[in-house]
Amino acid sequence: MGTWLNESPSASYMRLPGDSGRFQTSEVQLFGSDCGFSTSTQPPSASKRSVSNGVQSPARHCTPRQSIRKFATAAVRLSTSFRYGLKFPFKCSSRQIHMENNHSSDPRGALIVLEGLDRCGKTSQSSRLLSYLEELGHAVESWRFPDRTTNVGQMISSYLANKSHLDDHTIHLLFSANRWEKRSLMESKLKSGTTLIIDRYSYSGVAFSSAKGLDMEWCKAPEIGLLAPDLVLYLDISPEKAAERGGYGEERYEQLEFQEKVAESYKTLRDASWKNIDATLPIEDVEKQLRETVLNCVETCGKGKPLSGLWLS
Ligand SMILES: Nc1ncnc2c1ncn2[C@@H]1O[C@H](COP(=O)(O)OP(=O)(O)OP(=O)(O)O)[C@@H](O)[C@H]1O
Ligand SMILES: Cc1cn([C@H]2C[C@H](O)[C@@H](COP(=O)(O)O)O2)c(=O)[nH]c1=O
Repeated sequence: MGTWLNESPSASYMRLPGDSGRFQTSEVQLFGSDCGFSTSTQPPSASKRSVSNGVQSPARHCTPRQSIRKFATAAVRLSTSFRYGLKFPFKCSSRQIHMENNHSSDPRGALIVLEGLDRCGKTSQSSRLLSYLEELGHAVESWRFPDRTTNVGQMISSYLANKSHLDDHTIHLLFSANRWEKRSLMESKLKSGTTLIIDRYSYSGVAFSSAKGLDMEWCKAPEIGLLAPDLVLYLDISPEKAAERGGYGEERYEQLEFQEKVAESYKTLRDASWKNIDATLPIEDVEKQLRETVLNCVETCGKGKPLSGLWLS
């Protein structure tokens, strides 16, 4: 997946107090001219090179509909190879990522992901962790997905606000594209020593789309080769309790019945490496549960830990 999308200068978008992180459709220009995808089968590192060299694919200047179609074609090819056990079309394996980052003992920032149901408290905890790590003198940024500042992100935002309708597969691929457009920036931030605290990542993509009935392996396919987190923090809350929290119901997926299905999908996705956090406790106590684990992770990565790719093994 070669040249993906422009890097947004606002990639380190941070939700400030009073900012819901959700755009009004009227506030944004929905379709820009730089929303293209290239379906070339180069490894993600090639994508990084072509973006930083300013080399643009001719596919960049196409309509959103064309972009989605190209992205969908690439994803279907990928998913087909995946399903039938064919050779993975991208020359990209966990070993290769390890070798690309062959100064594997170089200190780097940590990739820390917060996951959970809507209104579980991810945004509150991201900003608390950001302050905590900053006060300890660490280089740290808080990111969120979807990143609604990009052209793709604006299409997603409109969909979530029920202002547009998209096929379930299409919106899934847009969420994935929204992560791919940030992948190279993510890698360079981490390698330069900045820790990233990310409010939702690939797991949200798979959990929410599979809760609609899409095949889980199909949902993972376009995510393969994104950077794997060093730590996944799952903020555990029941759908009923989350629904009692402020602002619930504003967006498309904030419905009790659907969130129950999402909770089931997360259960399937979770593995032993995830840290389960009781998100029903008061905000300060949730933060206390997170601090030590997060700090350990930052210190481990600061001593040198190779980057790896998501769902490659
Ligand atoms: N531990 C907590 N106890 C009670 N209320 C909380 C707690 N954590 C967050 N809240 C409140 O719940 C609401 C949702 O919190 P927050 O925005 O942090 O969740 P979120 O997981 O980022 O939500 P979304 O996924 O919908 O963006 C806010 O009103 C927040 O003040
Ligand atoms: C990243 C991602 C998110 N979603 C869903 C999850 C939430 O319902 C919304 C995002 O809302 P937030 O308040 O900005 O967290 O989108 C998804 O379905 N797929 C994804 O990849």
